Amino acid sequence: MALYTPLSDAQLAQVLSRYGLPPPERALPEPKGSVNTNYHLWSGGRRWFLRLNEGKTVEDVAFEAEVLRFLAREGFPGAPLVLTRDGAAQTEVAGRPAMLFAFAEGEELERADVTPARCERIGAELGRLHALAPRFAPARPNPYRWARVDAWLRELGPEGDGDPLVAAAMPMLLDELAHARTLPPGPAGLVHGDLFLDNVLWVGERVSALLDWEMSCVDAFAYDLGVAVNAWCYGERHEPALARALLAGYQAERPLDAATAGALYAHTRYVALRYTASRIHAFHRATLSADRLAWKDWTRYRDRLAALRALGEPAFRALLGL
Ligand SMILES: Nc1ncnc2c1ncn2[C@@H]1O[C@H](COP(=O)(O)OP(=O)(O)OP(=O)(O)O)[C@@H](O)[C@H]1O
Ligand SMILES: N[C@@H](CCO)C(=O)O
Repeated sequence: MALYTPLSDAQLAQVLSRYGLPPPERALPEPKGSVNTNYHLWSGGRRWFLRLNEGKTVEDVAFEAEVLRFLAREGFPGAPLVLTRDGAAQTEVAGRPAMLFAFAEGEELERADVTPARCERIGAELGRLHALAPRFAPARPNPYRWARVDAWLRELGPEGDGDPLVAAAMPMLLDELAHARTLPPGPAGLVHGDLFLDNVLWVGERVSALLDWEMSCVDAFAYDLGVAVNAWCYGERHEPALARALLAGYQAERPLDAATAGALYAHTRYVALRYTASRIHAFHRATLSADRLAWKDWTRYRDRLAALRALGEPAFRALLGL
């Protein structure tokens, strides 16, 4: 688990009091996740989810809160943010900007349970989000653009920080970085930015909640689609049946414009590079011991990147039925 900031019973009770809630009957650090410190709390007969945002500014968290308020107004199933008794979206806990969420019902899918029908649902949620985006005014550029990836790779160096597996991947990553400096343009707006399996809860075939909007920002819709295609449509390779279903679900909610379709291959490649780099960087720069951190396997994204490079754009478009 990522438990960067352990909290005492007294600290937990103090946080909950700001929400008008009694001290927790039970508190459990969340066993998954790698970025933040998260607690499941039981208080006042209900279950809650407390997130201490690690390494983020008050402004970063304020943007996420704007996104969540917007989604709630639009009836979109985002994470159920709770406000303090004073109406604030965030509160400081142990020096971190913290947020409280109502516990959302539903289960994450295992990879083996990803079907075309479920990919179609995910595509539809993404299409709906992008169709709503023109009504969302606040702006935040994507913090995970080229310069960030460049900085991560520079920090690791050509020797991959002394890790032979990383060093072996580095020529491909640097070559990809050089190609990704300018991505094809396309319509942009509010994107989730991290739509992985572990950020979606399901009740049967229904999506009950899309969680973890901390990477949401304003970027090309092709970026968000690229995240989803890599996350949901790849088993041992990019699967045409899953990718086509995802695109069909998307198009049922928002027509896929020619510019987004034209930008999708480059963005999907960029996304594979970005997550390979972020996962390596997180692993090599971790400040926590292994028993307090959930590692994410960076080689899974290296493999996606290599597969996309080998495919080329025409075969990728054919795979998606574009
Ligand atoms: N409101 C909620 N209700 C129920 N479960 C939640 C809620 N918010 C988060 N979770 C669960 O907690 C897990 C970890 O949360 P989150 O994704 O925010 O952590 P993280 O540290 O940002 O990790 P990562 O981004 O690496 O997945 C999620 O995968 C989800 O299963
Ligand atoms: N979704 C990211 C973690 C940050 O949310 C990953 O799987 O690498």
